[in-house]
Amino acid sequence: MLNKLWVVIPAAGVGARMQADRPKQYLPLVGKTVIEHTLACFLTHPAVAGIVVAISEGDPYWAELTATALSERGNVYTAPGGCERADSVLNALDYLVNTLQVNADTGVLVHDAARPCLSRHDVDKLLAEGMGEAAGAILAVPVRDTMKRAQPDTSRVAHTEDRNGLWHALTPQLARLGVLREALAHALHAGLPVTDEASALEQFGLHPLLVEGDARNIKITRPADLALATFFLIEAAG
Ligand SMILES: Nc1ccn([C@@H]2O[C@H](COP(=O)(O)OP(=O)(O)OP(=O)(O)O)[C@@H](O)[C@H]2O)c(=O)n1
Ligand SMILES: C[C@](O)(CO)[C@H](O)COP(=O)(O)O
Repeated sequence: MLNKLWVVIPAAGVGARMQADRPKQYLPLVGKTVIEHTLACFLTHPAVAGIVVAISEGDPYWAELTATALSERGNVYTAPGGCERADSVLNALDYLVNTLQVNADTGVLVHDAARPCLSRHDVDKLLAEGMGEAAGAILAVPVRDTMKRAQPDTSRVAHTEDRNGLWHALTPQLARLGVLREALAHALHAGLPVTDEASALEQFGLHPLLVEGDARNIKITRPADLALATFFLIEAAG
């Protein structure tokens, strides 16, 4: 598995904003669960050596997937989820280093379990443009709406933000295992805000490459997103 990369899937969230009867990554979506669509993008990718999925302690749903959709692949592992997404990702990186003894120079893709509409094309585009980037690379889409800054603690406009150069960060986010693990550990230890891998790398003084991706690569966050993801997946299936 020389030069192949590893995938980390943070899947330990509770999905509070979804207001569903189970964590959103396990909700049904076009014939299977959200996370199974997400994993499918990587399970057969020739550049992927394996996948580590961070799941919450006592997750009752993962075992059902292992029994069905994933049993044919031996290179899918689980690591313990953490309090925040960044903690879950760092736990998975620790598992790669300490348990699987993956080399620090190995490329790692971190992708939200809640983003099931990722295309193979976008994965390949990120790898083609980002694999040589020491600072890492992320899929992103330019902001296309006018962006307003609210007055503090109000719902009133303070001013309009300059949207030139503003991007929505998506996932996957690509980095070298050792660099990302060190950057995340440093940011979390320092109590710095880390909502994606790039923000940890930025706080480490790095400037990851922005790779324009498809806006269909939405993160399922609120109930309306499920219908949109359904449309995108059916559209992608032709
Ligand atoms: N402690 C956490 C929190 C989130 N995630 C994962 O990170 C991804 C993006 O996070 P988000 O959309 O915020 O998911 P939730 O935290 O589950 O959503 P909510 O904030 O609505 O509870 C999801 O795949 C989620 O499962 C995780 O692995 N560990
Ligand atoms: C990682 C991410 O999906 C990039 O946009 C986003 O930061 C996740 O944020 P969340 O609050 O954990 O959903």
